[in-house]
Amino acid sequence: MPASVAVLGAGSWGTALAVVLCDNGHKVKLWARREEQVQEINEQKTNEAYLPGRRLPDQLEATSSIQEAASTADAVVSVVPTSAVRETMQTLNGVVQHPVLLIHATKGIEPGSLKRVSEMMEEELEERTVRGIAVLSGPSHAEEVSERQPTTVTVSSAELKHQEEAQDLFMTQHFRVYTNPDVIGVELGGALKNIIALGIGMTDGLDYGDNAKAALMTRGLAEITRLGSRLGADPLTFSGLSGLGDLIVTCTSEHSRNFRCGRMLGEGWSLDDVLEQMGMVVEGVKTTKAVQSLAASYDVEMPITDALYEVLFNGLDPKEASERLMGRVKKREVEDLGPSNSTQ
Ligand SMILES: NC(=O)C1=CN([C@@H]2O[C@H](COP(=O)(O)OP(=O)(O)OC[C@H]3O[C@@H](n4cnc5c(N)ncnc54)[C@H](OP(=O)(O)O)[C@@H]3O)[C@@H](O)[C@H]2O)C=CC1
Ligand SMILES: O=C(CO)COP(=O)(O)O
Repeated sequence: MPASVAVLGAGSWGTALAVVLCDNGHKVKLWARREEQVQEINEQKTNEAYLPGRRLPDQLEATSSIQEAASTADAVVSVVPTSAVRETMQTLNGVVQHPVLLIHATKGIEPGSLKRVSEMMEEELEERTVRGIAVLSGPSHAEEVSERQPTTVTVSSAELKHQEEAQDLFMTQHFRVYTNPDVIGVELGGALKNIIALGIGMTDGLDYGDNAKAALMTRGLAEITRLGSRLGADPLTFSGLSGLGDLIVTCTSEHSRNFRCGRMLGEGWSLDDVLEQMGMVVEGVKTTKAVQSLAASYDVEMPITDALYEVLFNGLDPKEASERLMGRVKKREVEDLGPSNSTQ
């Protein structure tokens, strides 16, 4: 049944998800914070800064008023960067007239609090604002979704009825949606793969070959699974779309901002210069900081994350970071992921 849906955040991903929702016949209002962008979307049906060359659906309406977008919505899709989640949720509290299903598609961990996005949302949202929180995640570059190329994702929520509601909202012939009850695993997989994509980009910038990429992807997945299991995720989730699937797409695609950021760092650019040049959010940078602290506080070994932390925040040369990883003490490949997790 068509629903009234507000999409918060008109960057690449918010706009691409708005296209999917329009294709499904929903009444979609896309909230952008800049009036000139709203005018461009409404009058020219383009969003050139974030999805160059794409024609947006005629029925897509943008607004710079979050009140207009969300006050009477049945569902709200939040696609702002991690750094903007708390203030956006606080604003949402003041505008919705009846409790909404909130589906977020943000991939990050908050430095400082070390919280996942749904945890930040739970802290900020009032009971009268939401009836359920879900996450949508998986291998899905906005550039391809907006061209209606075949894409698969996962939605997760504590309650099955909210998983299924989110699945029904988004499922189209081009955009296939699976459900998974493991919110922790789905959120961690989406956030942590960005760290590994930064590392793989660096190997590309250093002119290393495919062996190094496969090594980082595989051992990256091992350390993501190690931390995730410790934090209560189902280890199997990490071999699904929101884990391995998203790791593959982010680590191998020219569309990925995290991959491209890592490659420029490998080529010798400074982090500040790279971020200025990108002009889009690169979530993996702050997530590396958060996850390095998270792993330390849970005493979980994450050597790739540690090495990237040193490159990003302490000036370690990427080549030396690679040498440090290769020179670590001998290990067994397969480890026990149970509570008394040993990595020896
Ligand atoms: N791009 C993709 O393919 C995918 C992205 N994601 C995730 O989606 C999230 C958003 O990424 P994406 O759309 O790609 O990012 P972009 O860099 O393309 O766009 C960021 C958007 O967020 C807006 N924004 C920034 N700060 C604030 C703020 N304080 N309040 C409100 N809006 C703000 C920007 O507005 P303005 O233009 O005014 O600065 C812009 O519309 C990230 O967590 C990302 O990891 C997930 C899957 C796929
Ligand atoms: O999450 C993504 C694809 O699933 C997008 O990754 P980037 O943020 O690196 O572009």
